[in-house]
Amino acid sequence: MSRRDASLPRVAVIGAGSWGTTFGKILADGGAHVTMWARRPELAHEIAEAKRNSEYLPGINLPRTMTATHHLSEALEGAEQVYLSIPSQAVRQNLKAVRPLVTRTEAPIVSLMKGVERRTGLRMSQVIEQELHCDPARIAVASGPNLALEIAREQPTAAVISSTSQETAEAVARRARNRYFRTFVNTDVIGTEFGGVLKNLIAVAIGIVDGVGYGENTKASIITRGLVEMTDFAVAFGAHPETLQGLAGLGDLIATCQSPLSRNNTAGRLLGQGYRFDDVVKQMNQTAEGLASVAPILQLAREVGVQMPIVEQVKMVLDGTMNPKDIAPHLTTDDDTPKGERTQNGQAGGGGALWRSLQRALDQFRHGGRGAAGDRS
Ligand SMILES: NC(=O)C1=CN([C@@H]2O[C@H](COP(=O)(O)OP(=O)(O)OC[C@H]3O[C@@H](n4cnc5c(N)ncnc54)[C@H](O)[C@@H]3O)[C@@H](O)[C@H]2O)C=CC1
Ligand SMILES: O=C(CO)COP(=O)(O)O
Repeated sequence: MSRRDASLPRVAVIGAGSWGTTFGKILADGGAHVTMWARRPELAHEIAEAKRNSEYLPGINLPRTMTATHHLSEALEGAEQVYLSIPSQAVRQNLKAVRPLVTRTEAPIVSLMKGVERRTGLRMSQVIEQELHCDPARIAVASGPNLALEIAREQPTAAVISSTSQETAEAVARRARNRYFRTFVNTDVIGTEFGGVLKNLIAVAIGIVDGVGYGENTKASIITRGLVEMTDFAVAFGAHPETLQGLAGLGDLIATCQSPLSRNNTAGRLLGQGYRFDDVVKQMNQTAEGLASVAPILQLAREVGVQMPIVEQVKMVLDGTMNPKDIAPHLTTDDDTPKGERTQNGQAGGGGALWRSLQRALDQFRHGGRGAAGDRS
């Protein structure tokens, strides 16, 4: 393990996969001393001794100020900020071990994850709040167009840090930035988290049509209509529509839908090429969050009456009930009535996302509530 420089602020990153390790590098290059927690002792050893993570980030040299352990207590000791980057379905169980080690500190807990819990439909910040019993103001989430390997290669990138507390968001954003990684802030945690979850589902759809062999028109149609689905859904749960047009929405949607580095996109491509769901899962040796998020997201959409035709079709392809070549930017069961472009359910009468967001703005105005600082200004 590298010797600690006592003058550097200490941070911990829980999870040493591709994103956890990349984020550790971002933090170390920004001036922190980073201790990664890896589940496997051999991975912790490679990061600590060789300054490499050859399984997840081949060819990348990690900074001297980054080390690793497979003991949670060692990773968390004295950490001023704690970053979490493990697959969403495993977060709750891991937090049970984290909890006794962070109760005596006020360190912000930052979610780097982009999934919802399958069983409960909860966002990661909600799972953290439940399991750590902590004030939501202490929790932050990071999101944006952040393909790990590009950032590990130090390609200039922007992200957004979101917390209900502006102070927490700013403290995390100040720590998580360096010459190639720029962080903006907002206070719309719902929009920021759902942006990251939902773009994965649209990226799976894009992968599917890519695998089938369809071209740019199909993909652009799905991306555009996908953004409408993302916005309708997130706004129905209280997000600000502009968050979905920012880094955590449109920005991440573009990156994930365009890049062969995306695991969600890759999983979709395999499905489009005719592989069955089980075979795709076997072939993926990294986390593709979208595959686990489809069902809970559709369940949540039903609960608030939001239609998500593209996500519905992704589910049908995953279930093997739709031929991938039939996937389209609309439901094949649509009737012939032309629909308005803005939203699928934006009809007069109050069902639409736009209407809901106007109502919320009015409510906030009436109650003197504070709006989120977007990452576009
Ligand atoms: N890789 C990327 O480009 C980005 C990933 N993310 C998000 O980061 C989160 C983590 O993803 P990645 O690091 O990419 O995944 P990964 O598949 O590269 O790594 C996951 C890590 O978690 C560990 N792990 C697996 N099951 C575990 C369990 N039950 N308990 C503890 N650890 C376990 C694995 O050993 C591995 O170290 C996901 O929510 C993903 O959506 C967000 C932005 C970018
Ligand atoms: O979230 C990501 C980029 O912002 C990574 O996407 P994948 O999980 O699909 O690789």
